[in-house]
Amino acid sequence: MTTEVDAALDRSYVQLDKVTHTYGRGERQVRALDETDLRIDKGDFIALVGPSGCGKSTILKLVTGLMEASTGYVFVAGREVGAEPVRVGMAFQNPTLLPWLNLRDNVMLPLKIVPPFRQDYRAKRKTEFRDRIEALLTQVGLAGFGDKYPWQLSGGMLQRASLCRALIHEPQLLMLDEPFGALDQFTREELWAIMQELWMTHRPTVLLVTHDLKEAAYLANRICVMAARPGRIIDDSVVPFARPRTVAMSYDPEFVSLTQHLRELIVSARTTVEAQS
Ligand SMILES: Nc1ncnc2c1ncn2[C@@H]1O[C@H](COP(=O)(O)OP(=O)(O)OP(=O)(O)O)[C@@H](O)[C@H]1O
Repeated sequence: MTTEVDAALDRSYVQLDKVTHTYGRGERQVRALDETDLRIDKGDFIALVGPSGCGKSTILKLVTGLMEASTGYVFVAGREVGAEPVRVGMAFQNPTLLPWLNLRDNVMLPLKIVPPFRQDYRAKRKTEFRDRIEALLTQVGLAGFGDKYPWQLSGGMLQRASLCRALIHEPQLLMLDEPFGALDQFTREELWAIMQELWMTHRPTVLLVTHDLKEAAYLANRICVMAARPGRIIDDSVVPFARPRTVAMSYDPEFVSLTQHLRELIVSARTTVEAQS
């Protein structure tokens, strides 16, 4: 590794260095990610946007170590992914709570599974963990719902619980793959406010994949626009708006012009792909 890379690692919490990923072999090969560099500072909030199939989820999988890069290097906290477990929290479009557990026990799951909490959970810290869960449930507006089962709750409530579960073990990295995609607009906007508050209080490093440009501009500090065939980052913009952001701000001219700019980039990337095929 060069000194240049070492210096960059001092600053970046997540770093993709000339990373590519190809699925399959031979004629069935799909070049999901062309040579990609990406740096994310500790505690930053990055959104990945782009057309379907441009490699957004592939980047999430590479950063969490669910998959290995075909070429290049992925570093988290200064170490190559896979060298040492990194505490990651995840939330997806489907909240995937276990139906036979109540909300509190669903949120508690990572504490029972992820080391070093697993040992502490068995030994002595059950009460402390319970307090932490109640505090998180309160922060997302679910105080008093700990005893309810998933089937007793709305989609928005389930997604709030899923955010609590993603954060309960104080992850260094939070990966969000379209977590609000299945919610109606009003519930989604409520969840943006909750997500923003959770990020501002816990400050995990967040990588959010979304198709919703307004959501990206509301939540993220930086937005990376991707194009497909092959997947690559074509734009990396800083979001300059002060926090806490509000839905009302999304009607401000600068906010609208940012989302329009992102939209134009994506439309033009899609048009190029269609012209090639
Ligand atoms: N397991 C797999 N095997 C083969 N090809 C795959 C696999 N997973 C993804 N791909 C392909 O790799 C490319 C990138 O996929 P990826 O899921 O990362 O895109 P995405 O931007 O997250 O898409 P979407 O927005 O639709 O979720 C796509 O062309 C996809 O079809």
